[in-house]
Amino acid sequence: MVKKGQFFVDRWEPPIAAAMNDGKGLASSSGDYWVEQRRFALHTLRNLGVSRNIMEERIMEEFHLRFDNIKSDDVICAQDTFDLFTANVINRILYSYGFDEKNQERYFDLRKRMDEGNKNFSFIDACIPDVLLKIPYFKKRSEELMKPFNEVKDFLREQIVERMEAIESGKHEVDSEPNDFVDAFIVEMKRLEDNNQKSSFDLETLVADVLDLFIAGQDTTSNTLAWTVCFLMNAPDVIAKLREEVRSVTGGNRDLSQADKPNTPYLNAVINESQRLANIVPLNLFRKASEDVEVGGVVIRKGQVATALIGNIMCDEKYFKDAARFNPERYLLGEKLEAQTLPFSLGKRACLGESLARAELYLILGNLTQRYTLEVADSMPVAESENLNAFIRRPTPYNIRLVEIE
Ligand code: HEM
Repeated sequence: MVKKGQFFVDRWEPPIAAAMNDGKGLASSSGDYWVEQRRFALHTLRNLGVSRNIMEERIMEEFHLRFDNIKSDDVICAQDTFDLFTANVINRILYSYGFDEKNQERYFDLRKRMDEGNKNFSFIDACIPDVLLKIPYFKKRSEELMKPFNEVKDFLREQIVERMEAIESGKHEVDSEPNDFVDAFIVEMKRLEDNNQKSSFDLETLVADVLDLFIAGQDTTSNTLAWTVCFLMNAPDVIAKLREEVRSVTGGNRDLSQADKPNTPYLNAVINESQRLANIVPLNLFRKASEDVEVGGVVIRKGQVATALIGNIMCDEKYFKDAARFNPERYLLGEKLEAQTLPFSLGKRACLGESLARAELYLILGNLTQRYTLEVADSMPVAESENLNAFIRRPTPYNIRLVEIE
């Protein structure tokens, strides 16, 4: 499939989810519409600082906000902490604000319902064909499953409409270099309209793009962080080695920065191994063949659905001996296992947020372990997924205490 990637650029969405974005946005769309939106999103994320120091500053600002005031006897829900962290990083990119004491409750309420949705949405639901969705039982199930995501969409739309009205009335000024994704999109939409240019830029597309970035930009990274901390707590020798490496690079008196990456091979190995074992999107997202194409002796007809199972690739015993074991050292043996470690998938359709996610994982995990010991709060976290059938693997919730190292 990789060698014939040009025939698998179009997206297929399970009918149950298709109505939500109606083929719009970044993750559900295909064809010229998708090319235009993906190019715009990548360009805008770059302008807003992703892949540059500006994003590192924002991530570290959020890190300090989240962790500086934690006391050693505070019991913290790991998943909630990482959820709020990643939500704030992406929300600042989209709307220029983060969730704080004033609006945190609204966020956690939405989060809880999205988690329920993710937990209940299984591979079987993805296989329900269009015709069955008209039958009352499946219709009801589909409405229940999609309800939390539609609520999130309404929440995001409300803020977009408010922003448009504020721009219209002069209450909100857009800088020549927009400060967030929503402003950048509105500026581009207006420019194209003024030039009478036909394009994919409209309100529904903006809402769908923001929904994709808001959802894809959170769970994925926060689940990976929660899995990694869970693996680390079960492997104290790995934490000790990791901390020693990070402290030797920073001298223990400054934050770790992405510029340090070439000097932290062990941390890089821990992240690779955690992403491999966490395997958070095992089925990948689905693609659709644009022509009849033969893969491994099987002909996939035009329009048929295909996916490269990331989960299988990352636990192939041919490359990863004793694949179920957390063993970062395997990446340090010169076997170039990074090439088989594909949490973000591959090709033109690969994850759009890879740079941002990599920056968050590196900075949080490096700085967290350099500064704190990770202590068991009630019981040792168990490295098991909350729901074996879910599309996104989320670890069973656990609490920790973070004790600052003097
Ligand atoms: C550890 C974190 C993450 C992982 C493991 C991950 C993984 C993935 C995977 C496997 C896909 C499907 C690619 C394919 O179809 O081949 C994907 C798509 C996508 N991801 Fe991520 N992702 C992560 C973080 C993020 C972040 C932070 C963002 C937002 C900034 C993001 C935005 C997207 C979008 C918009 C798509 C759809 C791209 C398209 O269809 O063109 N992801 N991601």
